[in-house]
Amino acid sequence: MKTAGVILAGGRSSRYGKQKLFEEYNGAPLYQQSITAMTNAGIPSIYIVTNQELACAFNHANVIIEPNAHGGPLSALYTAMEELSSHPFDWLQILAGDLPYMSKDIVQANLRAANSLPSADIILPTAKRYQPLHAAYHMRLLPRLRELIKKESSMKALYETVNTYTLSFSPNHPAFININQPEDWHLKEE
Ligand SMILES: Nc1nc2c(ncn2[C@@H]2O[C@H](COP(=O)(O)OP(=O)(O)OP(=O)(O)O)[C@@H](O)[C@H]2O)c(=O)[nH]1
Repeated sequence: MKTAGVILAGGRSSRYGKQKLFEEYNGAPLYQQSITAMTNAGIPSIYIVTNQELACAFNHANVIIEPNAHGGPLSALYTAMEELSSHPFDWLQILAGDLPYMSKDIVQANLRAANSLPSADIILPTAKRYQPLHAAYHMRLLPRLRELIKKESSMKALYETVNTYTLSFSPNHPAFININQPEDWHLKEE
């Protein structure tokens, strides 16, 4: 089973007031936390999916550029899956790029589940609510994604209509804290 990592890194950051992905945390830009979590979980091939305007600001070898900027997470997943469909990957592990406390355990649990559930299309972590931006998506979803993109659908429309397996995590797991606005840096209880 071969998995590629895909970091969603083409949002507007309108609530943050400037591009949050490049804010420094732990001596590196914020998006780097998600790359490190994937690497520590043993995923060797990691791609950043973003738009033309931001692309050259990432210090990363593999960048996929969306033809249409700001189409949202489903559109970004579709772009990455289309682009990587000629590669020998079975699964794409997605992560948002705004997760300061992201850790390898979530990714490892997803990979274990994907390995042991041959009929699963999506491994969807749950912590308080469904977490589609921490989920793993099987490459066989590409035709379904093509259909949904034509209808401008959401992630929900995808995970509710395919074979989705949910994985439960503690509601307070810090890996699920994302930064939406500057005040969110105080969300983690020390
Ligand atoms: N590639 C890509 N990533 C996206 C897109 N929309 C959101 N993301 C990423 O998904 C993650 C969560 O994004 P949000 O915080 O929901 O949206 P945002 O646009 O970054 O921020 P707001 O404008 O405040 O909603 C972040 O890592 C974003 O960079 C998109 O259209 N394309």
